[in-house]
Amino acid sequence: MADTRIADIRITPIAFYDPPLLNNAGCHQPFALRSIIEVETEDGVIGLGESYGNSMTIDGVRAVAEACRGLDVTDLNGLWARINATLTDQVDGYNTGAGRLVLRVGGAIEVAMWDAFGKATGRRVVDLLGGQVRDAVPFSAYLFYKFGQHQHESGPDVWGEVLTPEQLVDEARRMVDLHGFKALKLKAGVLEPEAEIAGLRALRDAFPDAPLRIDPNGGWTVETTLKLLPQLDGLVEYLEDPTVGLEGNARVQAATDTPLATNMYVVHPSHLPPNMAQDAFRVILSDHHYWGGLQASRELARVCEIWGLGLSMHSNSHLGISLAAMAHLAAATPNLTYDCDSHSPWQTDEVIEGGKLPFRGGKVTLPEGPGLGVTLDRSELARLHQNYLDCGFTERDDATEMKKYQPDWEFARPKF
Ligand SMILES: O=C([O-])C(=O)C[C@H](O)[C@@H](O)C(=O)[O-]
Ligand SMILES: [Mg+2]
Repeated sequence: MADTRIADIRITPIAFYDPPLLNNAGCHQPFALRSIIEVETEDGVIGLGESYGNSMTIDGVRAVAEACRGLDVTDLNGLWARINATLTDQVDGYNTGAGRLVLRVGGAIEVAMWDAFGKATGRRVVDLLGGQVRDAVPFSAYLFYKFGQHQHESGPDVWGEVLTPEQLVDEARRMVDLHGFKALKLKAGVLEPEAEIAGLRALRDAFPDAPLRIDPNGGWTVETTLKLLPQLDGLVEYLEDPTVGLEGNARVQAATDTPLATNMYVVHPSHLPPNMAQDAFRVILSDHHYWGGLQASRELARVCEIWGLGLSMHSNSHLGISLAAMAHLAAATPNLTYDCDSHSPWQTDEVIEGGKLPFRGGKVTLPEGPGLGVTLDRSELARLHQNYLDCGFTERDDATEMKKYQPDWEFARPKF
């Protein structure tokens, strides 16, 4: 029988090229930070995970790695016991200010444990998670306003500047032509709300049948959102995090039949009961990277099913190990009610062999082979790790990046 006890856990920080995408927090830096996790068994099988590249996550995984030595890769209860004994449940403030370090660190290692077990036993992760319920996983086109180029670049990237409705439609057209996406998500909270609604309307005219979504990342006040509702009702399939907090969003949800969705204010099991009590969000955008991995995300899906909540998937900038994990999880989740988000089309670098997993007709087919079905391209890992060492920063900071373009720009949430 295979010896699936953990012999070693390694984490390698990486940085990959990212275009100047805009959001309520500012502008994406020229590199997105990420980390690659390897869980090696006593038999030398290596399971892969991918997670955040901020220092708290990297330090957290390193801190628990030693404690997990000797644990069987199937022993998820043992993993959580060891992590809880090693880390305090700190709020790390990364991205949404609500992520809990324990769940991030556990999630990062847990995915690699599933992959290692699958590779050691010849089983796919989707089968270990309960079985495949869909042939391929549907994703949405993730549309961003953006600058044409980073400050140090001599010319625009292939997407060019996107700040007007016409440019937004061109971006969407290119995304759809390249990848076949059906649903279109607009990252908002960047321009004046009326300008963003004009962008949505232009998308509706250009893509009459596409399900639309808009995500201001809490960038609108309750009052602004209430005023915009008559324009949004019937236009979007859901309204994502329009304003700040459970209470504010509950006031909006009370005024509309359009479901509100979140990846910002229900990001931990403890947020679910108050969300139900206040009827703030009716769609949860799950994310195994901060919910504590694949098993926890399956449990979250079950909770959503029991309580009649819709379910989809959130994404940060990521590479192929994360996309494979997202696809296995979604393929094993019966009640996925909306197409998932993915930043993958914005990324030109890759860390898995064979290049990026393709979207066909907007869907990802699970890669063949045991575990997650992906293997690490070690020369790319080395190159992207060197990027991390050379890029000059170790934390994501969209606000500072934005100020390079607009020195008087200030972060505010809500802003409009
Ligand atoms: O709210 C969301 O969907 C996200 O947080 C996704 C990403 O973080 C996105 O906003 C970004 O990277 O600019
Ligand atoms: Mg969101």
